[in-house]
Amino acid sequence: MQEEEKEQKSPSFESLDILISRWKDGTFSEIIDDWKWIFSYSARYKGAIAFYTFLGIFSTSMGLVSSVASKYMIDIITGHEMSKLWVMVLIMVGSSAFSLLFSSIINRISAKLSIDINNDIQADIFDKIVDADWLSLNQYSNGDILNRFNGDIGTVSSNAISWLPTILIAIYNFIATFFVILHYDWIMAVIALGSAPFMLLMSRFTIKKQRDYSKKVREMSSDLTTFEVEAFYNFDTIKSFGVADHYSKKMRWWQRKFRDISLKYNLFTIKTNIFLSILGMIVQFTAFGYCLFRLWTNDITYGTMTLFLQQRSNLSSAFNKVVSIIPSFLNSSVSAHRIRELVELPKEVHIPESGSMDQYVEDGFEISMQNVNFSYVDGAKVITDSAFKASPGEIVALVGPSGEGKTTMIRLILGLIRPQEGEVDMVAANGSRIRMNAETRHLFAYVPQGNTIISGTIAENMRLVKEDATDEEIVEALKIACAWDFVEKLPDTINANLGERGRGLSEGQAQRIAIARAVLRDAPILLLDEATSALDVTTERTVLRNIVKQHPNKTCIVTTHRPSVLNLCQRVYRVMETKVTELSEEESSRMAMDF
Ligand SMILES: Nc1ncnc2c1ncn2[C@@H]1O[C@H](COP(=O)(O)OP(=O)(O)OP(=O)(O)O)[C@@H](O)[C@H]1O
Repeated sequence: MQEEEKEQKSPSFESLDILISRWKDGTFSEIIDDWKWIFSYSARYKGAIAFYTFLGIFSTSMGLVSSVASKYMIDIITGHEMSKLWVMVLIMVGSSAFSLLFSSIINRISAKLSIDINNDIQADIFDKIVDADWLSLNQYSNGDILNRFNGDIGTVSSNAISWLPTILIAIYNFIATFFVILHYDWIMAVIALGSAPFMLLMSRFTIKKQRDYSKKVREMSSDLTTFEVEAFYNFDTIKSFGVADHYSKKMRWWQRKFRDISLKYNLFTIKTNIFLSILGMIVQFTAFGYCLFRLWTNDITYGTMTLFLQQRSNLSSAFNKVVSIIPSFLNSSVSAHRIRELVELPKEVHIPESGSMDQYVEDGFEISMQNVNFSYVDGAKVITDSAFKASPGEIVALVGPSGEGKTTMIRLILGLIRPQEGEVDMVAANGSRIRMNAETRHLFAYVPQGNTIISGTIAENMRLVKEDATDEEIVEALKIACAWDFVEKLPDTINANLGERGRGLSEGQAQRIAIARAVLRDAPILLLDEATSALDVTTERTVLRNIVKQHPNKTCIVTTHRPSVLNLCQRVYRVMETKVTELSEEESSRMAMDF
């Protein structure tokens, strides 16, 4: 009990304070969980980590052997014992060469392990993000996700492997060096340890500063990446509104913020270094003075003096390493926590029985919604008590004012979001039904709003949804989407290169390629969300007619603001004031006439 009290009263340092305060407020267990998570990755490489540690300890030992050997060599030379000289030279050169070889192997192994673990975590996280629940993931900005994906994973992977070996090697180095010095002279060992208490006190400030700094930088880089992603993504808008100046200023504002924080930290580092250097110099001169005195009194040889001085600096660098492990331990846990937030997002719902629906593809599927209530955020209903139906062979339209919930309906049908109440089902010709989920999505072809063309050739864009599609199939799909007319005229036809977001194509052309891609997928259900908005009326109607002709049992659901499409539709639903209402034939023909 007394022992415990003594321990608590002994001078603590910041990292310990952080750990204790976290223990008290319950976040200590979070740090443990974060590190357990990191170890779940490092554990895959435990053999390599053990080898790495062994090599490190061996190489440190070789370094010590080499220093002791150099002491004897100096003594041999100053004592003119030429006969022993060659043995000592051999030992010294041999152990130095071993030490160099091992440290190079360690360097190589640690680089390889760090890359492997980085790749492992990134690949896992990528899969988890792709399989995360849409609504939960929607709360994170792209910049924030990118930052966690690159920055935080980098921090974790660089420490995940090295943390344990580094601390073991440093502790071994520290103890071994201390005992080598102690073996020759205990006073020298005490002098060599002289700076340790000051270093411990210093760490109280440095660790806190470093933590604050890295926390600030990490938050800032998440915001900055979001700003950059948005700026580069909306380049045209920025230019056309003539707000490039505003963005330039904002960019510079970010740079200044980074500069201020970096320089503030830099000043702190300089001050710390000055203090530590003076401390180091005091210890060094004391050790040097003591060595000279012992040499003067003939108590030690030149060789012992060299060994002392060399090992003294080795001891303080080993000590520094042990102390500096703690902040990187804490930093890694902060990063691991940020990554785990993404990993632990709820997963999408997968209903394995959905596979049984594949056998009914030929006859098509009915989409059926009953008593659906949905809101993105509590208390703000987007869809209330609504029903909807689309049968095979039908084109069904969702119309209504902007922002009333048409895209939300599409997301519900795709099973990207799930209603808080009610059912959204897929019904086969034999009556079997299944709730929409991630596993039913392969039965859909979806053309979302906006430009979805990726950089690469037209064929690559098309094969995104059907890897083994032949050139003929691609051309056929392009014909159905009325895109072949212009693709045919391109110098490389389907192998023509497109820039990011279809740079090089008009908006209407990009839309037709996106529709062709959905056609190529040849899924029984086709969802077009404002996918024909940039087409002229004649092309729009031709595209829709072609699609129905291609597969008579296809279920097509289109959202549109264009009444011209409506007289091609068998059913029209209006989404307005949170209600989805089926329009009578009269109402929809009246609406169609509006054009
Ligand atoms: N990710 C989201 N998180 C929270 N609310 C959302 C989200 N997406 C849409 N909403 C809200 O849901 C409502 C319906 O949006 P939705 O995109 O479905 O409308 P829409 O009818 O497709 O509009 P438009 O015709 O302009 O495309 C809007 O009030 C919108 O603010």
